[in-house]
Amino acid sequence: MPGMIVLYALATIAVAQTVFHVFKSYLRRRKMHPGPTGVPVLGNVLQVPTSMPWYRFSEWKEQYGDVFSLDLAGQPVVILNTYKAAADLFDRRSTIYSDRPRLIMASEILTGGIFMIFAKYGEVWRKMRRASHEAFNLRASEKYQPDQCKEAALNVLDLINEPDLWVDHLKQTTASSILSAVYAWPRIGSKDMPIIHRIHAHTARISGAVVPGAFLVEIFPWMKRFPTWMAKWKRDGLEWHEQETQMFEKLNAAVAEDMATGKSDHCFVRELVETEQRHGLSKKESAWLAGIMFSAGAETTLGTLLNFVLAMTLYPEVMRKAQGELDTVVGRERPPKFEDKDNLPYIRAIIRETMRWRPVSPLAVPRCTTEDDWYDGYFIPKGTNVIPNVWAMNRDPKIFPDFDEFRPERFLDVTETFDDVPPNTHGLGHATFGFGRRICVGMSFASQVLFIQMAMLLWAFNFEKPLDSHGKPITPSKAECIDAGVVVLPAAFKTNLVPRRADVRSVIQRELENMA
Ligand code: HEM
Repeated sequence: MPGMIVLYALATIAVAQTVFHVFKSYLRRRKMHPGPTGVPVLGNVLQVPTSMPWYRFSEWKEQYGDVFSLDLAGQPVVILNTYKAAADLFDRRSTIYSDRPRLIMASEILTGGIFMIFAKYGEVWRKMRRASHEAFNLRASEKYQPDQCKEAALNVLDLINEPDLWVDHLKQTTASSILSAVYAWPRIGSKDMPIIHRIHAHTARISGAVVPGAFLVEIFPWMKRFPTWMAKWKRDGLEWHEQETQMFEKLNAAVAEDMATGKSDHCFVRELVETEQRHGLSKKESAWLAGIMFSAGAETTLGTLLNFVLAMTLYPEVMRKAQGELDTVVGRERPPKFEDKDNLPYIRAIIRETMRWRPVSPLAVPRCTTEDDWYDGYFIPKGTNVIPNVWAMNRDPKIFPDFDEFRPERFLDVTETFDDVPPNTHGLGHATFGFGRRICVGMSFASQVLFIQMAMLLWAFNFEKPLDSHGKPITPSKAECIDAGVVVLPAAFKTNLVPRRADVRSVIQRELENMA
């Protein structure tokens, strides 16, 4: 009986809250950027697809303009569809556009508010940002280059041995690069797979919790107050948080033990242990900060490399032009190194084009306003979720008329040297790493991995379409993809990796001996 009374009281509060919110959002919406008309109470909820919403947002851009608004069951949302609008708000008004929306399950329950990507714009985030920026900024990332170069060379050998397992090897090599930078792990192999699966499952659980509609508590935040005996989802979430904390603390403790016995190599966790006092991070915060680097960096880098392989398979003329550049600048006596980068404008243009053509996070990570604001004569209230539609920005026909084509030349000037276009992209040529104060903190590290892996793969292999039973080439789909929550990967496709010359293996082996 007391349970019934509690439920009745909660239901009454819910109805009263809902009526109040509907009225408030109706008044507010009239001052906001125009957008699609929704239905009472739910607003536009039923019009926004739960999977791949960026396609619908891009259609609405054509109808309502570069910036439009939505009402998701009383939650005001603004969608930005151009580099200019994103730069105007996220870069130039960053004091009020750097917070993240409230994610009760993914951020508050599962990750205790200390998962940096989703963390609120406050002291914990600031400490984490400072510590990770110190370790992964442009200059600091250079110290990871020798390991990244060795990793890319070893990956070529793996691919020569098992070309059909190319996706697994790309997964392994991206995971290895990050784990060696974060925990000084030696190259991962089959013995490490249980922990790799565990960390992947960790990321998948958090990504799953972000999917709209996955948890009712996101729509009715008062449900968070339910006691754990009444709410299994909350009990499970809190238990999971404890388990994951133990896993990450154990990984950090292993580095600290190695440091104590003088065995530890340089890595991010070592820096964190050494600077703990200065950054004021607790043991738990340091453990989660290190853990997030894998969650944030592995799938995104892997997805970008998969899109690169897709592009090379679909656009053989681009592949051949890149190989021509590598053969002229690097030659066949040694594989490419980081020192070649300045002399390889076409390879650098390929990295940009891959990230522009198929952004692995087409909506980046949403922001939330911390104050009322006006933009272009329209109101953006405090607490609005602001979503950058990176997909539409990177395919803006005014900037990239042939946006669906993979054409690295768009990033070269008339003399075929590198060009920093277009404006409002931090000189990157795309918005795939995000914006302003919350721009990807691992972008320099990721760019290094992408450069050395792409250059090494193009130097070593041709990517060829496989043949069907009639001898006709099988062309992979350009459009199919898998929306894995936070990251979008291309749908599975086949390609044949064929070594460009018989001596690729011996040249790489010789290079690895020199590196040892
Ligand atoms: C190609 C690879 C990558 C892509 C496309 C990518 C993309 C992104 C994007 C879109 C954001 C959100 C930015 C925003 O809100 O404006 C982000 C944030 C973040 N990324 Fe990356 N990322 C990549 C690799 C990495 C790597 C390798 C690491 C770690 C070494 C990393 C660590 C992070 C962290 C910690 C954040 C949260 C930043 C914050 O909220 O302040 N990322 N990334």
